[in-house]
Amino acid sequence: MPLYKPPPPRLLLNNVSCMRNAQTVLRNINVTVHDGSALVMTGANGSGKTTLLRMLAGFSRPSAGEILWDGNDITSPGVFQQYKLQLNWLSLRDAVKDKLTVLDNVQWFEVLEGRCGRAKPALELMGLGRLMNDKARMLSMGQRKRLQLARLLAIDRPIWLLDEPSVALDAEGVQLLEYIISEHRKKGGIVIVATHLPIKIEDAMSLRLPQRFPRRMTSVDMLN
Ligand SMILES: Nc1ncnc2c1ncn2[C@@H]1O[C@H](COP(=O)(O)OP(=O)(O)OP(=O)(O)O)[C@@H](O)[C@H]1O
Repeated sequence: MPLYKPPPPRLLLNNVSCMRNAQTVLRNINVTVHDGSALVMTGANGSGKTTLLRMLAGFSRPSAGEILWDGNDITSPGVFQQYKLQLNWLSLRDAVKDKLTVLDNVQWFEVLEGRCGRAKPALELMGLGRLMNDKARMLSMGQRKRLQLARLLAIDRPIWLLDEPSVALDAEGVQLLEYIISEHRKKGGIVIVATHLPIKIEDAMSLRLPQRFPRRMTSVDMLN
C-alpha cells in the first residue's frame, strides 16, 4: 500500500544565512510556512528583518541555506519566474506616483496584473473612497500607506511580504490592516510581516531576530 506523503510546506527557510560586507547579518534561520499562516518578525534596528524579507522576495540570495517554495529553490531560474507571481511586496518606499490620481495608482497595478474591478472597492475598504479622484501628492503619510494596502487587495496575490505595514497608520488604519490580514489568511494566503509596532495577528508564528552586535549604552539608558 503506498504511504501517504504530505505536501511540502508552501515556504521553507532551510538554514538561511546572509552575509553583508563580510559580516553575518542572518545566521541559520529555519521557518516552515503553510497556507493560511502568518509569520511576524521582530528585532532591533539592523537585526536583519528587511534583509530576510528581501531574500524572500528574491531581491537577494542567501549566502548559505535555501528558501524553498513548494519544495523548489526560489533562486532557480525556472522556479523564480513562477514564484515572483505569488508575491505582494509592501515596503517603506511606497512607489506611489504623485502625479496620478489615487484611483489610477491602484488601477495601474491592477491592469498590469490583468485584473479589473477591484481597485474601487479596495480603496473604499481602506477609507480612501472620497479621495479616489485626487492626485496622490495630496495624501498624508497614513493615507499613502492605506493606498499601498488597497493595492495589496486589488492585486490579490497569495504571499504578502510586509515591511513595517503599520507605520504612519492611525488606530483605525491598524484595525483595517489587521482585518485584511485576517481575511487574506482565511482564503489560504500567507502573510510575513516585519514590524516594531504591535499588530494583532491570530496564531502568528514569531521570529525574533537577535541583536547583531553587543549592545552599547545609549543616552536612553543614561536617562533611565
Ligand atoms: N545592501 C547592503 N549592503 C551592506 N549592508 C547592508 C545592506 N543592506 C542591509 N545591510 C546591513 O544589514 C543589516 C540589517 O539591515 P536590515 O535593513 O535588514 O535591518 P532591519 O532589521 O530591517 O532594521 P530596521 O529595524 O532598522 O528596519 C544592517 O546592519 C544593514 O546595515
